[in-house]
Amino acid sequence: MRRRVKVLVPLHVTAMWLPVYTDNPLTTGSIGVGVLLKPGAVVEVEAGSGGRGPIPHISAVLKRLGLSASVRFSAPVPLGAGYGLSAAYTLGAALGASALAGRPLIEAAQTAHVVEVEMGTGLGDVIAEFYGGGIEVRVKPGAPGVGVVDKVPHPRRLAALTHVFRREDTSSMLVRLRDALRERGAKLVEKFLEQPTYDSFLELSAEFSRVMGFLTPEVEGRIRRCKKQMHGYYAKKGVLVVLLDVNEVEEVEECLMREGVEVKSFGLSHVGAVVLRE
Ligand SMILES: Nc1ncnc2c1ncn2[C@@H]1O[C@H](COP(=O)(O)OP(=O)(O)OP(=O)(O)O)[C@@H](O)[C@H]1O
Ligand SMILES: CC(C)(CO)[C@@H](O)C(=O)[O-]
Repeated sequence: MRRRVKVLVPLHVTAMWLPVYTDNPLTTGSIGVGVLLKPGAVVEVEAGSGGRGPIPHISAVLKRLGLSASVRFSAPVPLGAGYGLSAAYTLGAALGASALAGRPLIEAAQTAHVVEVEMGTGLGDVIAEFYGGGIEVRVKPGAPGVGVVDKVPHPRRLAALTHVFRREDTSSMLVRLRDALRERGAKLVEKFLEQPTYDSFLELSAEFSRVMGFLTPEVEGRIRRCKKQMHGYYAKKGVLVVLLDVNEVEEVEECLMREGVEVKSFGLSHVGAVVLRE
């Protein structure tokens, strides 16, 4: 039996989402659209025990799977900002432990989704990170194998710059925005699903971010001098995401730096989580 695997999981910054709650966590999820970023989380899983990790999700997912493992985590971004990192760590640990035990990965992914839903930290992040897709569209809510994910065609050589401007707990954010998501957010998501193109993604995601109060005049003001080479931008919770051509990354990065906006640069991940045998 393999003793050690490395799981690479893309980050997911949702751009628009409509929560769909049911009495079953497998069918609970969100419809909407988001961007998958690489490099993402790296989760190293070894046979053994001691898999607690930085979030309570890890022992919960291993317990549900009836597996024990020793798990190490790293990521280029912080927890709690809006990169879907709790989902990435939970999915990575579940996939790694299941791969070591020779169990089906879809069962691991579904269990990670259930844990995210029950902890109140994610609805659509696990399915997005499991399947990948660059700019993914969740057309049917739920866990991997239950929900359905489509993709938005986008320009070649697309890159993303991100900036963290604050942190907020997902579960309290979902409660705080419940009415806004159900009313104005739902209309924007529906409009996007009628015409799921890159241009409407850029336009509606920015509008959604403004309606939810993530993209404030203060944040937009700070990047206004560097907007010329950007395709567009949106914000989710405390993360600002700028989409642009790979060739423009350096110049925009320097411009934002001059404005005091520190950014990280990412590629879009077309693949979902990958389990590598060591
Ligand atoms: N330093 C930290 N800052 C914020 N959350 C932390 C930190 N360390 C551990 N946590 C835990 O990480 C989890 C963060 O989950 P949360 O869903 O809010 O963020 P995320 O997954 O990084 O982003 P997203 O909003 O995209 O899901 C919570 O369970 C929280 O208790
Ligand atoms: C609920 C959520 C916004 C938390 O990151 C995300 O899981 C999503 O898009 O469903």
